[in-house]
Amino acid sequence: MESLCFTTPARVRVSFPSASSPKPARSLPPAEWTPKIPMGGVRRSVSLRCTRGLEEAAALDNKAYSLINSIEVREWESGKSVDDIAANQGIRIRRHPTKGEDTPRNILEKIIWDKVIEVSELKEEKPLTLVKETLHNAPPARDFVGALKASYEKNGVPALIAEVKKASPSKGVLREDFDPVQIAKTYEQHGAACLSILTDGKYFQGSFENLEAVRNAGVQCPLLCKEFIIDSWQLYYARSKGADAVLLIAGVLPDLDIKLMSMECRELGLTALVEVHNERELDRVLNIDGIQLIGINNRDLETFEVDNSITKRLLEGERGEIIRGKGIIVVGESGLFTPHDVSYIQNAGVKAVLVGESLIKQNDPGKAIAGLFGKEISKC
Ligand SMILES: O=P(O)(O)OC[C@@H](O)[C@@H](O)c1c[nH]c2ccccc12
Repeated sequence: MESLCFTTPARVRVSFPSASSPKPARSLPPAEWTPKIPMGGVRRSVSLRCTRGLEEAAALDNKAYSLINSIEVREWESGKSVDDIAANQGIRIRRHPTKGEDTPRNILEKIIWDKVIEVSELKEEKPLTLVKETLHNAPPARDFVGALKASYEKNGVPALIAEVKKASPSKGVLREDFDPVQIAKTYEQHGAACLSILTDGKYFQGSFENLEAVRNAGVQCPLLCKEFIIDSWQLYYARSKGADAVLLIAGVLPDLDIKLMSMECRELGLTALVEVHNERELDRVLNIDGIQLIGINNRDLETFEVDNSITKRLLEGERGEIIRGKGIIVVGESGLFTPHDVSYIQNAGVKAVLVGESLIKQNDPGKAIAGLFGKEISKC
């Protein structure tokens, strides 16, 4: 059995991992096979197991390829690594340690390095084909954006995405007696439009079991799977566990990843919440077609500093106009504690807010919602 992997469309590397002394990889000229993007694979380091040779591998092409344009293909053909491409787009977070710089530059980078390893192990355990087989058992995806719009229209204040989060790297444990289902239910009862469920275990003490438990407990609110996504396998996994939306972080993912992943989300019925933190990231995202939901994180994930004026700054002027013109819903994220905070970012133009800490730390996080908005809100 050959194992075939490619790093750029122009070069195909064939290796023989099963042989005791592996034969050297050989390069095939592009004319022999132009690799295309296998759905759900990691594009730049895909390993395809072929039992019947190159033709079968080539047959793994799918419609994702036909939807990306030649500019992006050229990007690949330049032979740059994912980190090079990312750096060109102003992304400072690397996927892997690099030569000469093998300690993470900040906590987000550390999280991403760990996540890359975690996901590769999970994928070994549960390859994409197996995950896909479980998709039909998942409850049908709910309309995340629809729920936000309806709540905003009904309440006249930004729709609430209430976050079920036990701990964070910046604040440590936020709540000792953490019962995700109970918290989700009280959030829903008190008017949350959607819920965000942390699934990262190592840094946020979350889990996919929590996500599944909330989904199976009869909660109606659409659910955002709050995860650090670096591989489209995670999209399928999240959907198979009952997620209705996922987070794509522009500070981590290059444009092509955001394009492809948001496309895959659409095919899966998932809503992509694309998170930005500065003008450059917002401009990149505004250049991508089909994005419906943008989150502006007031917290810098590299330093943990929170500054609500970031939302205001990013929505001012031309950018705000483009967003309104495209009908994109903006979510104000992080560091919201008071009705003043909420009205400040509502005036800046957000129609939804993502709130964790200020609610989860209260005795009854659901009851705390009225305190955050200065009035009771209700679900539609
Ligand atoms: O607890 P806060 O400050 O209300 O923040 C919630 C949410 O915005 C925050 O958890 C968050 C926003 N983007 C993220 C990305 C990863 C992990 C966490 C987050």
